[in-house]
Amino acid sequence: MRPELSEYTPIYSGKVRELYEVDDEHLLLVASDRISAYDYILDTPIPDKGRVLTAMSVFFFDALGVPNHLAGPADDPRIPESVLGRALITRRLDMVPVECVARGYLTGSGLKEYRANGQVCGVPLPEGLVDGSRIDPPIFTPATKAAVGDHDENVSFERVAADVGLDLATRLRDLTLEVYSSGADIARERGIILADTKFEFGHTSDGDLLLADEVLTPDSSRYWDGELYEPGKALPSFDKQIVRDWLTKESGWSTDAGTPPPALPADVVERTRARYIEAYERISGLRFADWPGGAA
Ligand SMILES: Nc1ncnc(-c2cnn(Cc3cccc(F)c3)c2)c1Cl
Repeated sequence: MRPELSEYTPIYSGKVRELYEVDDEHLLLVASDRISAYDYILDTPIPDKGRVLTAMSVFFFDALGVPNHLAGPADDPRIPESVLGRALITRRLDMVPVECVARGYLTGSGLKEYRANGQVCGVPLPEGLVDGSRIDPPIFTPATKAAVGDHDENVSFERVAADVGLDLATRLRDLTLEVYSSGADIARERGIILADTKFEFGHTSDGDLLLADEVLTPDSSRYWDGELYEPGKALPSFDKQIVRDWLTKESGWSTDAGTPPPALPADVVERTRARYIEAYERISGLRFADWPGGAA
């Protein structure tokens, strides 16, 4: 008999995820079906998004072989029925307050910084790069966690070293680049480009540094369709572009409307759900139908 979610104490609610306390040593990390676009949480959920992204994290945690915070399987008996398949039991860690970002392609806030001063987070890049240019080898471009509703602030490695010490900053950088490169190689072999990603790490009470949070999901990474890539061409989001295009090209809404986006039509929801499942099945080689928590 599984416990009810109401038996666990909620300790954090993010835009699309929640965190609960299971006991002194363990948390329940829950991924919702909510989707965000243009910094709004849309009114319309994408059925199974939470389960797919949870399955992706578990695949990568297993594939990457890096010590991590998982403390049980996807069907752990401590996981309530209502969130089965989109929740994980994790060890409670002392989180390192650094957003550990790796970039293998230049776009987004990195591109903006590069255009302003030829570098990203203090890392100088070659001249002449454009949106979508490959950055090889990938670079570590950390950020400080922003307050709710704000964007993270890109900072230099030196600032991270000042905040957490040079040894830990060096370990964070090395681990971030190693895990990103391994994950990006796995995805690229299956036709999906992980342009960049954001990791979080935490310490156990014994002082071990573990990879935490979610890993290499479409919410923590930019997913591009590798078949569309040309050098220097930024690509639409593999998972979110259907929603973005409908919102900005068909719904009559615009990002400067100052009003929340409208509800999504059923076909946009279903096509987006299919994109998440496609990304998972292509990268993992597994069937999403085999993942826990599906319709009975
Ligand atoms: N193993 C851990 N130990 C302690 N804290 C965390 C932790 C804190 N914050 N976050 C981000 C987050 C993850 C999911 C749902 C949210 F609402 C927020 C993760 C973790 Cl993963």
